Amino acid sequence: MTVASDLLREWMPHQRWFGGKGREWADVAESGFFLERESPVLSVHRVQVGYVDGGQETYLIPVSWHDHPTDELQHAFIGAVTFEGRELYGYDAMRDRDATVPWLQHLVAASTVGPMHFHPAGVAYIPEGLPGDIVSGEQSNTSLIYGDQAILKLFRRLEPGLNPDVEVHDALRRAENEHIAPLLGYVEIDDPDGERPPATAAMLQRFVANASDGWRLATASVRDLYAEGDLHADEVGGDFAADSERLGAATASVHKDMAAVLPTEPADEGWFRRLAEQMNARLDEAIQVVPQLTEHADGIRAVYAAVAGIREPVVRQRVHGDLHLGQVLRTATGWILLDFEGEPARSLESRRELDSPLRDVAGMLRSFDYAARHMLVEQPDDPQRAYRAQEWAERNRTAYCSGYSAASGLDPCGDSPLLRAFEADKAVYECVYEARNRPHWLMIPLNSLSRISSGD
Ligand SMILES: Nc1ncnc2c1ncn2[C@@H]1O[C@H](COP(=O)(O)OP(=O)(O)O)[C@@H](O)[C@H]1O
Ligand SMILES: O=P(O)(O)O[C@H]1O[C@H](CO)[C@@H](O[C@H]2O[C@H](CO)[C@@H](O)[C@H](O)[C@H]2O)[C@H](O)[C@H]1O
Repeated sequence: MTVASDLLREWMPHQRWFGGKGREWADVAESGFFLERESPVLSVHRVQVGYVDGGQETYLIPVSWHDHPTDELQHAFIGAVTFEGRELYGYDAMRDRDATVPWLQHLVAASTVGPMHFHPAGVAYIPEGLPGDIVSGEQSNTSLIYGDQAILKLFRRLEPGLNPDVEVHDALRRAENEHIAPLLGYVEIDDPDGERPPATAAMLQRFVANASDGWRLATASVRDLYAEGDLHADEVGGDFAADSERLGAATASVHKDMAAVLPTEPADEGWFRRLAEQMNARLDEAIQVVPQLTEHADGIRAVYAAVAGIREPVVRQRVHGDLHLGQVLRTATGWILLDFEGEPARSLESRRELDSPLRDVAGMLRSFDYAARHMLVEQPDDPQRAYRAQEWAERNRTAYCSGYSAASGLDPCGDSPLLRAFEADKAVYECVYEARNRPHWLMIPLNSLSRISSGD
């Protein structure tokens, strides 16, 4: 299947899920196998990219093959190859509905195909035989929805070991937490050299139907506020504060159950010191990508320095790791938290580390800031709207924290140097993320860092 190699190395860097944007490639290697040999012909490829900066990433790419060009799949065309004397046309298999059926069939059959192992969770029905529709939108991975019943997430970046998304969903199901979508199964792929544990290739979970994601709801609320120049957030239709409060309570419930069924450990002085070091190191790296950070660096480092001096008892536990409004779904009855994978750019090992739950709280507070201010990108010089944005962010922040504290007995948002540092660290991460993926939004986290670093 190495005939696909040249096609994939051309195509891959332009995909939304490709995390190596902006990094120079040093070398690339590809290997593949057939998951299906009959129509649809479906091959699965691993493309390993070595970067000039010394890093390495392996991406997973399923390709469907047709013996003639297919008009309906034009948008998914990767390229043509000659294989065993035949002209074959390769398509992004996640956008080729026929090629999406085998994933569930193999899960139901608990198959092993070449290096790939399919593990049904054995707890609920898997809707075998249905085709899957790709989830559109900005994603680090690629998901398929099967008939509003199940959703399969293909992990694009492979790393040895069980993905935290599978691990945590499984643990929270055992804890019977009601704020998650139950795990239905997962897929692993063996290490090519057999030296390291298999990587998680995909996860199937129950699809939460008739739900809206938090980003959509929150930004609708912000639009309502902007439309009413003279009214305050609590006087305008679409106020989001009650939902923010419920979201705080849902976050607290998930944290509580994670602490109950997964490991915990008290944080010692050394941990706080290392945390401050890690945050400084992340800032150093971010400055290389986003030089505008330099002017805020001293203020940000002062925020981190306060962490090294923390002496209060804090329990470290597993956390979500990348909690934001796009990762939560509002159903008729409450909030569901999704995607326990952590930040896509971090190593799997670091995403499994025990951490403070305040990291998640900070992630959500950053998201309120994004929701409030993203519309200012188009109108940066509108002081009235900037004021309203601040008001919206503060109102929802307070509501979220009071929901969290009512459910857990712990106020996450009192005057906390740790929370402030997590917010700064997240905004630094976001600067790199935006510079690489949505440069026109870079000003959102940069402006936040200007406020955080000046003590506002
Ligand atoms: N169980 C689910 N039910 C309904 N929608 C889901 C479910 N899981 C994910 N989604 C939708 O798919 C989107 C992407 O899923 P997510 O797990 O966040 O992927 P990624 O790791 O690529 O960001 C979410 O924003 C959500 O809208
Ligand atoms: O959902 P992913 O795991 O792919 O997370 C990545 O992409 C997110 C954007 O889709 C990014 O989130 C940032 O933008 C959001 C608005 O689009 C905002 O609500 C978040 O607060 C902000 O961090 C996330 O950081 C990145 O890891």
